[in-house]
Amino acid sequence: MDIRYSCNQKDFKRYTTEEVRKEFLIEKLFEADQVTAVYSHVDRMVTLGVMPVNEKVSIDKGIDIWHNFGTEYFLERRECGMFNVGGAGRVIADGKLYVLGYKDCLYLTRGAKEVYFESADPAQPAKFYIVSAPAHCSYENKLIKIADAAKKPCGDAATSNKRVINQFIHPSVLKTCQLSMGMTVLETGSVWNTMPAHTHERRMEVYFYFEVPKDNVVFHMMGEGQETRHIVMQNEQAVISPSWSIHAGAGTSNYTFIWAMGGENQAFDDMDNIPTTELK
Ligand SMILES: O=C(O)C(=O)C[C@H](O)C(=O)CO
Ligand SMILES: [Zn+2]
Repeated sequence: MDIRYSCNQKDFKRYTTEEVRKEFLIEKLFEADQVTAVYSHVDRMVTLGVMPVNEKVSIDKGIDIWHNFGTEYFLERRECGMFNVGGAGRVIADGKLYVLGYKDCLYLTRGAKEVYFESADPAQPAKFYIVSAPAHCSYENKLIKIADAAKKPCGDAATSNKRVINQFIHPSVLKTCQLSMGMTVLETGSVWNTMPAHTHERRMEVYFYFEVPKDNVVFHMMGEGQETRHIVMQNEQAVISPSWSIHAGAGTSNYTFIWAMGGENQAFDDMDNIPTTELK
């Protein structure tokens, strides 16, 4: 498993492009019949990608659970949320089957012991993008469709940031220990997300960009508001944002992204906004 210990905001100022990418960018999440996992010591969030093709893939495939987590199974003291960003797929959690179409979301609570992933058609494999956080009690597993998500339309075509924030794993939809997750969809012609930029000292966040059309990229901004850097991101890549870092981006086209947060609180609007003209 790829373990990221993470740097602080002072050291970050001196990082080269390569160091910034190595520390925060998750370049490849989906490999046939494998589980890709990145453990960040920022709030101990784990970001995973699973693309079952010919096999029924277990959530712990290739991960030494005892060595890395000190538990018998992955979700013994963790919860997770996942989105299917590929072809039709299935998740079997302790014998219960969940069918996930494109952009469907599943929350699995602490204690789900045996978790497997399958694709309906190997020619169009499912791609499960998963984020997991430590959890100390159990709630209910839940399949959440986009129609069930709380919708927050925002932005404007005139400022190239018209988009809908869909809150899937959110206190208004279901209870979790600390995890919240959602999907922000930008309209055609809109390219900016999360501007004015913000931080939230109380939570970290991971962004996963997808639906980035071929030959396009997203310039993801990070760092303290007074000293920003960017990471050029391709389709289906994720980026870790510590609490001290802004997380905003502009694409060379519109795109969609999944955000996941964990930390002290779940108050979505608890953001420290930075006036755009004060960014450096
Ligand atoms: O486009 C946006 O704005 C977002 O999606 C913001 C994220 O959800 C976020 O950063 C929440 O803290
Ligand atoms: Zn945020």
